[in-house]
Amino acid sequence: MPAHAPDTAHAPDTTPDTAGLLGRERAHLAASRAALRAMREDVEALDIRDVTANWVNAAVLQAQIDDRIKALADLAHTPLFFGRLDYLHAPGADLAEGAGGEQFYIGRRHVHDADGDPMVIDWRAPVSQPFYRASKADPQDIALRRRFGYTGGDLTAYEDEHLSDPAEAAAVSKLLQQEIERPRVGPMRDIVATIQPEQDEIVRSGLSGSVCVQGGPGTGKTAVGLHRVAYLLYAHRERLARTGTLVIGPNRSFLHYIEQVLPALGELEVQQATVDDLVARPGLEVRGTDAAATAVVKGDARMAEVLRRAVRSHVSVPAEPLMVVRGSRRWRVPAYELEEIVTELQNRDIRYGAARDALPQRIAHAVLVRMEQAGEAPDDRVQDAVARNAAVKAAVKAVWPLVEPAKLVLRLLSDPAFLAEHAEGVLTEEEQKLLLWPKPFRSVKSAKWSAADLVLIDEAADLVERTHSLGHVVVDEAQDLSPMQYRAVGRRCTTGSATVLGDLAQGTTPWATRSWREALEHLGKPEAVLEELTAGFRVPREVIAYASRLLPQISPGLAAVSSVRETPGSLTVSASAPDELVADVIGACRDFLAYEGSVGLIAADARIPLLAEALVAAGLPYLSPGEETTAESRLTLVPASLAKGLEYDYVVLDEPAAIVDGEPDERTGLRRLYVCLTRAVSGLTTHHATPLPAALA
Ligand SMILES: Nc1ncnc2c1ncn2[C@@H]1O[C@H](COP(=O)(O)OP(=O)(O)OP(=O)(O)O)[C@@H](O)[C@H]1O
Repeated sequence: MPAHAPDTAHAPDTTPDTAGLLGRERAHLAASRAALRAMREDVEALDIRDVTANWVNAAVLQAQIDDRIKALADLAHTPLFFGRLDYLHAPGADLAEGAGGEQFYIGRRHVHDADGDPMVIDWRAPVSQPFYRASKADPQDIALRRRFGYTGGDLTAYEDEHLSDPAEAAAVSKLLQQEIERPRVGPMRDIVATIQPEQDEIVRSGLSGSVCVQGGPGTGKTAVGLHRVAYLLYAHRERLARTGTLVIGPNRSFLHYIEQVLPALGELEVQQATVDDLVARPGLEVRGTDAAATAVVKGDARMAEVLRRAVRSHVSVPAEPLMVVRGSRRWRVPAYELEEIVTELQNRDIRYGAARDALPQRIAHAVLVRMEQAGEAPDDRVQDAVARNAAVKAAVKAVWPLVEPAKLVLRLLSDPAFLAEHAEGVLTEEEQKLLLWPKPFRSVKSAKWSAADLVLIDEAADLVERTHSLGHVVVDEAQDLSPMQYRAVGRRCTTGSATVLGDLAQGTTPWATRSWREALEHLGKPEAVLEELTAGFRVPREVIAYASRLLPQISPGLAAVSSVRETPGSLTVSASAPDELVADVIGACRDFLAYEGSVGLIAADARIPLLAEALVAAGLPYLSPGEETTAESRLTLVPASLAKGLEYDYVVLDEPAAIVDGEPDERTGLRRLYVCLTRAVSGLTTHHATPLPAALA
């Protein structure tokens, strides 16, 4: 595949007039930008005064117009198109020889000229698909696939593949290679220009199905998840605008790192949250923590059964008949009939709260039947009035009382007898002991709730009242979720679909996912398709090979990532004298700062204060994860616990053994180390004063 740039000596072998050709492509770029400007000006010139009846409509319409203007902005550093497809035939038309082909420029958004003819096609449109999927083996009616290279905002190079020409050999794209190797600063960027075929399959899979992606570090899971959202919003805009989409990430700094990818693709409406955000409740603060063993029980799916029983236990069998007085008459509903009504509602697959809401009408119906038998002709208004009758209300309150989810969980965690009653045969005595607070709290307000407690409250709340479901949910770094957290995510997409992204080898919670099939059961999407990504786009080959030595211990059976990045000399492992370790680490940071791109100093959480002090003393300003790196400020000090999902051009790894020791058990420690070892794009240097873990030594 020839790559052309006017300033290289590389002679183009397919196009004699390179400068002329580039000139023509630049002219198309200039014309497309002018067309985009005209589209924006058209929107800006819209006068809505005549078409809106009132100020509310006007405000809504104006907000839509403002969004549209924003979406039509021409961003200096995001080229309008990055590729071109020349079809042998017009798509969808007659494939007969001699039928005319068609040419499409592929970009981040659709641009058309004054006549409405397309200048640039959205990368998500069906005609763009061969840009990502066509190959020599399967040319998909493409004569030419051209990729464009940009320097700053200028079109400076192109690369051609003649997919239908048997004489041309398939080759790796240099522009792809350059894109993968470009120095990283700032937040995560989109990958629309270089999505790979196996990634594209996931990105474009339909809205109705859920997908689960297992992939090692740097295989593009996060990128794929975000592009899938963008694709779904394009393909099902109306439906998802109504139902909503959500991206779930492990923590704030991660969400901050990825938050600009979708807006850059023109998608401004996607919500982002952590699981803790999802289950947050007004008035309930997380002020407590659980010991690992307790958190494991609280996160176990069996807790759902305990909660279900506890909620249902509030319903009691009516012992007394009900007497309703209306005017001069009294109507009696016997206890056995009330019991039948209650049992029928209990057996129906509806929420506790919905059944409670239905109960007064059911009772009123029973009263009405009696009125009819007595020769009266009551109508709906009478039934409503009976349902609101004080005696009926009192009966409902006694038989089917309100359940306050937080109060229910408070009682389960404080009252051994209440817990034992509902956990019997579900949790062992030992497990029940782990759940009980050593010193019970008096009220919902004063309780020191943990993150896992709020998930329990969320489950209880859903038993009482159905949780609102979104159209699509992406959950990243899913391997760290507990079964109860999967359930919390799952109830937010009961009527929608999910994209689950993760890596079993990077699970660092005591309840980390062992099997995706099991996780998908908890999520309520057992039918989800399981996909695997194995090509690594971040970590250089030497570095991933080094980190993969840990795999047999941390995730036996999982294949190592095969890196597409050959960067010789990317790994250095150095022993330091104990009293020189910090100085060596600071020196390594300084060395890396001499290059372009970001530098991450990753260390065990416990060593962060020490290193922070040393960086200050050395006159090296640094950022915390979540703060945006810039050309001026490129060094980030990263606690090992926050490294997941992030990447830096160069990584200095401080004392690997301390990272392992920072976790409650060795396997989790080694998994944490695996995460930290796989954050580097161009180079990794580790310094250690204590011996390395055996697998790395
Ligand atoms: N097709 C691609 N073209 C260019 N860059 C890519 C491509 N796929 C992934 N990348 C880049 O590789 C890096 C790693 O991607 P990403 O963070 O999505 O991986 P991940 O699988 O989520 O990793 P981790 O498991 O470490 O969280 C990112 O910089 C991303 O932009």
